[in-house]
Order: sequence, then C-alpha cells, then structure tokens
Amino acid sequence: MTTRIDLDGRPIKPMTICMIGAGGFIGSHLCEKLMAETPHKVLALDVYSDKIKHLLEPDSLPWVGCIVFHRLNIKHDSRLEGLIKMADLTINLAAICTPADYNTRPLDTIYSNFIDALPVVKYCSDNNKRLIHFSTCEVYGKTIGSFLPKDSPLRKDPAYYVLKEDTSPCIFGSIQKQRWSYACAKQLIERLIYAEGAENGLDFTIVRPFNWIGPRMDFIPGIDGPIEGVPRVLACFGNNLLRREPLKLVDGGESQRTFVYIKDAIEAVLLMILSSVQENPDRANGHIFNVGNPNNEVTVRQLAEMMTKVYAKVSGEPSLESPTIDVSSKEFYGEGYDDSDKRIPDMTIINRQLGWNPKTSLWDLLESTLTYQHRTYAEAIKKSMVKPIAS
Ligand SMILES: NC(=O)c1ccc[n+]([C@@H]2O[C@H](COP(=O)([O-])OP(=O)(O)OC[C@H]3O[C@@H](n4cnc5c(N)ncnc54)[C@H](O)[C@@H]3O)[C@@H](O)[C@H]2O)c1
Ligand SMILES: O=c1ccn([C@@H]2O[C@H](COP(=O)(O)OP(=O)(O)O[C@H]3OC[C@@H](O)[C@H](O)[C@H]3O)[C@@H](O)[C@H]2O)c(=O)[nH]1
Repeated sequence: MTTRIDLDGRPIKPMTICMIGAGGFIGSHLCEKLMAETPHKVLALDVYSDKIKHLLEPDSLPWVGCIVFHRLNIKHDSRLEGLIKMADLTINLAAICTPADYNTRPLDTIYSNFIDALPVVKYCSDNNKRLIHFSTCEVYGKTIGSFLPKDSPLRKDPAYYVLKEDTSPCIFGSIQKQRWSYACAKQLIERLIYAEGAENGLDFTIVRPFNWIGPRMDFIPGIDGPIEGVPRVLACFGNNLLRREPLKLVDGGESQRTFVYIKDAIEAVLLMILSSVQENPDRANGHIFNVGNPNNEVTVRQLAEMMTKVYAKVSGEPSLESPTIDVSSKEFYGEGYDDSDKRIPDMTIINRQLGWNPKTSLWDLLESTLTYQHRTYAEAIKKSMVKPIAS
C-alpha cells in the first residue's frame, strides 16, 4: 500500500466506512482503490459479492481484515443501523439504476431509490455520521435548450444546456413517461438529505455521476446476467460487438452523453472521503458535486461508431458491413420511455472544492474497457453460441 496523504499533506488517519452497494460497478472500483491506497476499513454491504470476490479471497491479500463483506438486503435487515453506527462514514450506492427498469418496474425503481434510502439517511442523521450519497445526473432531466426550436441559435449557447448543481432546474416529462420515476425518486432523496443537513445538521455530500463507464459495468446478457436483460449502453454495445450483431440505436442515436472513465471518477470520490478526515471538512460537506468529463461528449451514434472501431482493434476481428441498426424506443424499452437530450456537467464546484479534473479521453477509456470485455467474455460467448449437435 502506498501511503496516501490528505489534501493538506498529512498522513491519512484510518477510519471505518460502511459502503452500501459495495458489490456493484462503482462499489467494486471504490473498494479496490481504498484497499490499495488507504488505511481505511470497509464494511461492504450488498446482496452480491461477485465483483469484489478478488478483494475478499484469498486470505493472504495484503489488506486482509480491512474489508469485510456483509451479505444483506437493506430493504429488510435489522443489522443496517448497527453497521452504520460502527462506521465513521456511510457511502450509499445501492439502487436500481438501469433505464430498462425505470418504465417497466417503476414501483421497484421508486422504492429502491427513495424508500429504501430513507433509513440510511435517518440512521446517519440520528447517530451523527457523515453520509456520501450517490444520486445521478438524471436529476437534471432535459436541458432548457431542448425546448427551443430546432434551428434556434440559442441551442448553441452553453447557458441553455450546461448543467450546474446550484442553478439548473430539474426538468422531467409527464407522469405517464415513467422513465422519470428514477430521476424523481433520486431528486426527492437529495432534497431530504439537504433538508436533514439544514434542519438537523447532517454532514452530507451528494454525488451526481455523469455516465461513469469502465470494466465490470453491469453484465453481459446470457453470460453473467439474464439473457433477456437490458444493461446500460456500454454493456449493450459490448454484448452486440462480442456476438457480432449490429449495435441498436434507440430513436436514431441522437441523444448526447459525456462519458467519464471510472478510474478518474473514483479519484474524485476519494478526495471527498479524504476531506472528511482532515481539518477542513467543508471542502466536501454540504456540497452536491457533478462528477463527469465535459470533454468526452458524443451522440450515441458516435459512441457506437467509436466502439466498433476500438473493438476491431482490440479483438483483431473486422467490423460488420452494417455495424448499427435503428430501433424505436418503444420497441427497445417499451411504453413510457423518454430520454435526456444532452448532459454536460459544469465543473466549477468540484474544481474549486476538491481540485479534481478528469484525465482520460473517450478513445483511451473505450480501449481499456473493450480490452477487458474481450478478455473476460469472448470465449464464454463463443461457447454459448455453439449449438449442441442433435443426435
Ligand atoms: N454508473 C453510473 O454512471 C451512474 C450514473 C449515475 C448514478 N449512478 C448511481 O451510483 C450508484 C451505483 O451505481 P452502479 O453503476 O455501481 O450500479 P450497480 O447496479 O452496479 O451497483 C448498485 C449495487 O447496489 C446493490 N443493491 C441494490 N439494492 C440493494 C439493496 N436493497 N440492498 C443491498 N444492496 C443493494 C446491487 O446489488 C448492486 O451491487 C447508484 O446509486 C446509481 O444510481 C451511477
Ligand atoms: O443498446 C442501446 C442502449 C442504450 N441506448 C441509448 O444510449 C443512451 C445511454 O443509455 P444508458 O443505458 O447508458 O443510460 P442513460 O445515460 O440514459 O442513463 C443512465 O444515466 C445515469 C445513471 O443514473 C444511470 O446509470 C442511467 O440512468 C440512451 O439514449 C439510450 O436510449 C441505445 O441507443 N442502444
């Protein structure tokens, strides 16, 4: 382990972190980072542990004893408050957070992102424990610019699309557009946490991730997840490339996203954690942070084209003649889907408070991620696609 120093240059004091949802994509990277670079202890809570198995076994790992897995569902487990009390800081990552669920399982989505998070906030507030809560860039919804006429020059004015934590509105579609069930639940839990801070003195930090991507994100349908499952776009496109199928562009692939490499984003979270053990906790306390990479903007169509090129390079297999296919959102996601048009994070607050900036270009992060996907899944996909010969 390298000795990590805090933002003021002092060695970090060890603390205990209760990480809920530690077995997911972001949690697995955060646990890895904490084990490799800090003296902190992690109580890792989740229903699954596959993505952190390599940190838990074998017993000879240098951080043995520093990470302890607790298999539990926060919906109904009386151990939750005790674990939060044992820790100095709680990080809540647990959520249903795949768009295919928002309009097809809206009740589960709302319960997961609002109701199930309530006790976590309450236990932190009642026991004077600091909370880092994971919200989402989806709380911004659609940009103001998306309501302007298509040919309006104002659409090019950043004032109409850059998303700022303290001034941008949250613009969702109608109730019938159940896509927004997730964003709305996340918005309400943000408001509740903010109010706990204002009225009861809760120390909190809210993180709004803007499309963090990298190895271990979601699952490949039919390999380490259900065959009919629809993960987020990185794994959808990865799955298509591995199976040599065209990539499906929803409603023309015109929506825009900014993608940030998970390893860059984890550095930002580490700065938030470090700020709670130094003498100047106000760097992160009481703040809402956009965490994204405004320089990595593409349309979904451009993402598909870039992933196709990168995959050909890392796999050595030529691309398909027609690498993409158009599909309607109704066909792909079902009734009630809607979309965010554009997501550019304003970086002023995170720059000023934590001095954080993302580093990795979209091409580089796709290269390392698709190399991982190819290495991890290509053989298994080939085997699964060989049909048994009828005797
Ligand atoms: N990855 C991104 O780009 C992104 C973007 C915006 C917001 N977020 C937010 O960040 C958080 C983590 O996202 P992720 O990408 O790692 O997702 P993920 O699905 O990989 O991780 C979430 C983890 O929480 C666990 N979990 C869910 N409900 C639980 C429960 N009731 N009890 C115990 N564990 C439970 C899941 O098993 C899973 O391992 C979520 O809150 C998500 O809304 C992520
Ligand atoms: O196969 C696919 C999958 C997805 N898409 C499109 O790709 C875009 C990105 O889709 P993602 O599945 O990554 O999800 P989104 O960016 O819309 O939302 C995500 O944003 C931030 C987090 O809160 C969540 O992880 C998730 O809600 C959408 O426009 C979607 O319609 C395709 O065109 N084809």
